[in-house]
Amino acid sequence: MTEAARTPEADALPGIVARDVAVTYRNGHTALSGVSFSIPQGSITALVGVNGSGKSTLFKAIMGFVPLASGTVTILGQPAGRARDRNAVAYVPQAEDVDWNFPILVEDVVMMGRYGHMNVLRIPRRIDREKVAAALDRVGMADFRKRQIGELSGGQKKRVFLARALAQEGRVILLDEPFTGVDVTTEEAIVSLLRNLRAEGRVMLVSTHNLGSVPEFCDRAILINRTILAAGPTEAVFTRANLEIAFGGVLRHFVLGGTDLHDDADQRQVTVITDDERPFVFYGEDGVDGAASRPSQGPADPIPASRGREARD
Ligand SMILES: Nc1ncnc2c1ncn2[C@@H]1O[C@H](COP(=O)(O)OP(=O)(O)OP(=O)(O)O)[C@@H](O)[C@H]1O
Repeated sequence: MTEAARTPEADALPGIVARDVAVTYRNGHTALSGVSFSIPQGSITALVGVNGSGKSTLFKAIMGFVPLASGTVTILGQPAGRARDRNAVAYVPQAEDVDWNFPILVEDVVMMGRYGHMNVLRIPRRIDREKVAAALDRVGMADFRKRQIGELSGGQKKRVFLARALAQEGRVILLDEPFTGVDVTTEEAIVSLLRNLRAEGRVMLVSTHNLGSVPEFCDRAILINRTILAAGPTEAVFTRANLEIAFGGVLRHFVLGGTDLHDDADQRQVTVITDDERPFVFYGEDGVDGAASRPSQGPADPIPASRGREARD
């Protein structure tokens, strides 16, 4: 299905709905409370917040890896547990959450995505092998299938875990910091893949510190800090004011204007907002005053992320 084939009706189908979710770890720390949001099918949502704001905890809550102290999560209109039992939810963990010393071949990692489709003996059938091969092909890792996962680069490992999610055929894919430690080419390949998956009507929730990439490929965004600070379409959520609330003192914030930027009387300024990965850049006359600088609005349009990177370097 192409992007153009998406219908408003498809967009309106519920993807992930959280209602008043709270998570308290066993040590008594409440990492999330009062978390409510709704994201539709056929969408990519960025999950953005400072270190320790609860992004991974939210993924773990959706995956059922940590119990909810209160609230509910529904996935594709079903209770989360039932959707998980039906293999509807695939999870691409943060690199740090994986034991890379575990001796396992790339194709076996991807085959793990098929476990939910197999019987208890977990003997792969032809269809499982075909799905694994197709998934590896789709992420450009077919030639690496007989390699040990631990021997791969960070970006290659990410692709393999994406392939595992594809082999699982989940309609909901959770990606915990998929761009950390990957080069620009791999990031672009991942973004392109996510766009294709969106066009297929899947739901993706992507945690990232690459603020500059978010307006490029995420149609929605959630700002989080132990609770939801803002959630909705990216252009409404990704404002300078909201980002300052989400990142507070940890946000780096540069403004270039006047003779630093121009050798004429041009009044426009560049505002760079970053939590130290790919920055978010506002460019325009109101870039400096904090007034509703929205990514998609006229003179305050952000410089595309690739130019944003140049601005930082
Ligand atoms: N197993 C655990 N037991 C107790 N507290 C935990 C546990 N895991 C995480 N936390 C705490 O919960 C809070 C949220 O952590 P979480 O890993 O969800 O944040 P995050 O937004 O994913 O951070 P980062 O951007 O650094 O990955 C932090 O204060 C963290 O110390």
